[in-house]
Amino acid sequence: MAASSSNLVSSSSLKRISPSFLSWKLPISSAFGVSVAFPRGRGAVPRFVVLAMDAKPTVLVAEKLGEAGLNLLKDFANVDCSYNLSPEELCTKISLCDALIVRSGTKVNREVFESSGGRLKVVGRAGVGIDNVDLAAATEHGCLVVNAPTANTVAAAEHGIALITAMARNIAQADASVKAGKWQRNKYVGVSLVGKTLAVMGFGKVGSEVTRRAKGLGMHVIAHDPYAPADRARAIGVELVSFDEAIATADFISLHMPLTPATSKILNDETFAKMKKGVRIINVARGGVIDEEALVRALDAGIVAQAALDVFTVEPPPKDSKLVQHENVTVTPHLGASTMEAQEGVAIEIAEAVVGALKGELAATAVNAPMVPAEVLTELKPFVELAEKLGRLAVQLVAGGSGVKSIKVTYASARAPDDLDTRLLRAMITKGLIEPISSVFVNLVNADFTAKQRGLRITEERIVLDGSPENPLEFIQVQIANVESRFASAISESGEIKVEGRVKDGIPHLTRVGSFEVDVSMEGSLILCRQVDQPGMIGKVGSILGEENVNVSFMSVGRIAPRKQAVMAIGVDEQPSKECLKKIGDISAVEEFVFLKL
Ligand SMILES: NC(=O)C1=CN([C@@H]2O[C@H](COP(=O)(O)OP(=O)(O)OC[C@H]3O[C@@H](n4cnc5c(N)ncnc54)[C@H](O)[C@@H]3O)[C@@H](O)[C@H]2O)C=CC1
Ligand SMILES: O=C(O)C(=O)COP(=O)(O)O
Repeated sequence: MAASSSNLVSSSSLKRISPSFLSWKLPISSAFGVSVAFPRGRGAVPRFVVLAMDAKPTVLVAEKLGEAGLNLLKDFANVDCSYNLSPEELCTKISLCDALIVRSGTKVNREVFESSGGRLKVVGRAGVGIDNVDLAAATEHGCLVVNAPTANTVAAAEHGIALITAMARNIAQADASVKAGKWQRNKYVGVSLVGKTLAVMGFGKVGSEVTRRAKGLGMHVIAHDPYAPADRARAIGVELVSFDEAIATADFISLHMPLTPATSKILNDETFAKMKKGVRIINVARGGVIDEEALVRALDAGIVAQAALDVFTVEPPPKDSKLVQHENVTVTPHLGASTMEAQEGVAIEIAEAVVGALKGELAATAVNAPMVPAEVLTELKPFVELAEKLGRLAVQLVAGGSGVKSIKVTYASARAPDDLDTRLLRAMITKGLIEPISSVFVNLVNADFTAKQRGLRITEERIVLDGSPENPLEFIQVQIANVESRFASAISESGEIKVEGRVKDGIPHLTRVGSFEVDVSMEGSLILCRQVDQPGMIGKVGSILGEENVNVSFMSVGRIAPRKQAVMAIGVDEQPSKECLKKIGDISAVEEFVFLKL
């Protein structure tokens, strides 16, 4: 048996982990009850579904979306297409909406989430860049953010190539000149692309497609991307180089990275100074990756010969923008994704993601939640239920005023630690721990954040057991340290509240309370009693409950030794009255008891 331990509650654990799936528990409105449900049948994927959803959800579409996507949305939800809303109007409307769909023109900031009053559960970004959505605020509000990352890739790449060629041959300027009645053939002599070096900055989806096309134009392409896999670059026949090498050797620099704190103004006075004189810049990514004032200076100084820009720090840019008006600058109004084909594709991609998320299905394009593969979810299904119930049980055992701070979760499994994904289990334990003692709704999106915010330190420990790794987990143990318990017997020898559970025949079972081994299925509610082990106790408690018409679903007794201390766990379908519980407490052999809702 080997154990490893780590503190897993960190903001980084909320980041995207793999391009897989996300499932989560989703309330359409706080008024509706929710529950985890799992479809039957082989290969069926568990979902977190909305129960008692007696009204259609409402989706606010705040920017123009393709018809096919709108139709998909309308089949499932009330769709409110309100374009050009002011920030105030958006904040007013949002409290009536379960989902919001935007493109790049709407700022989905903290105020929007705060104004939603907890109803907004999905934000769909009909496109790639999510820099206009406050992801931290979304996560804090338990709101899933999904995007449509693939359908506009080719459109953006084609626009990048269009800008490179248009810029190199002065197409826009020459067009305007001819339309103004001029014929300036000498003024608009361009530069050739063949044999020139193009630095693709950001070798992701768009960057790769730009590379393929630029190679077809005979350009020598190098790429800079600190996170791109070298084998993908090799497969496309491109060399990955450092930032400095890329900007120092390129004749053309094309930007294809997301706008993040690390890429903000990545092209600035200092970096322009390192470029080849006469370099040409293309930006189809985000305006904010260039310091626009520095670009004007670089253009004026002749360091940058030309720039072609589809995106701007502020959109639309001010009318008198020196950059936009610069004669060596070609501009388009954020048209990268604007082809008929891309917009239809994006609309379908985002509509499917939003409807899926509203139904509680797996979201393949979740941006602000860890994603768990569907097959992992299927396998972990009963353990997910067990995890939540153990959390729920453990926190109810804490005596009032104790202040829960430190929780240790132990997963015992014959699987190697890398083969067991515990993020979902941790989220469900967190949910179980927090929901009974607060009004906060916890889901996979906000579990780690909520725990951190409430000062809960959740550490996870893995016990690697010998034996067959077929079963993902043998048992889960939840311990709460430094607290008093309402049920002293729940405190283990080492001083923590301890509960442990296993899955038996697909049903979660409580198998340990403190130092006492029990064996009860975790359904309905539970009465835990400590008594002096003696004959007739089960009968006495059973008949008190029977008199009150409380149905007992199971009973189990765990004892230290015959005729010594024993803990009796009694599962009940109905909640016993106070009087009934008092009668149980009054049995002379009963030393303490507690009623817990599972
Ligand atoms: N103008 C428009 O209409 C459109 C703009 N875009 C924008 O294009 C950009 C790229 O989109 P995709 O290729 O789909 O995204 P992607 O996520 O596939 O690729 C982005 C790449 O940038 C890399 N990257 C991150 N930080 C970097 C850094 N500091 N230096 C260099 N590379 C870095 C990442 O590793 C990743 O490979 C995004 O900003 C997106 O918003 C995308 C579609 C349309
Ligand atoms: O997908 C992206 O990142 C884009 O920039 C496209 O923006 P849009 O949807 O056209 O406002």
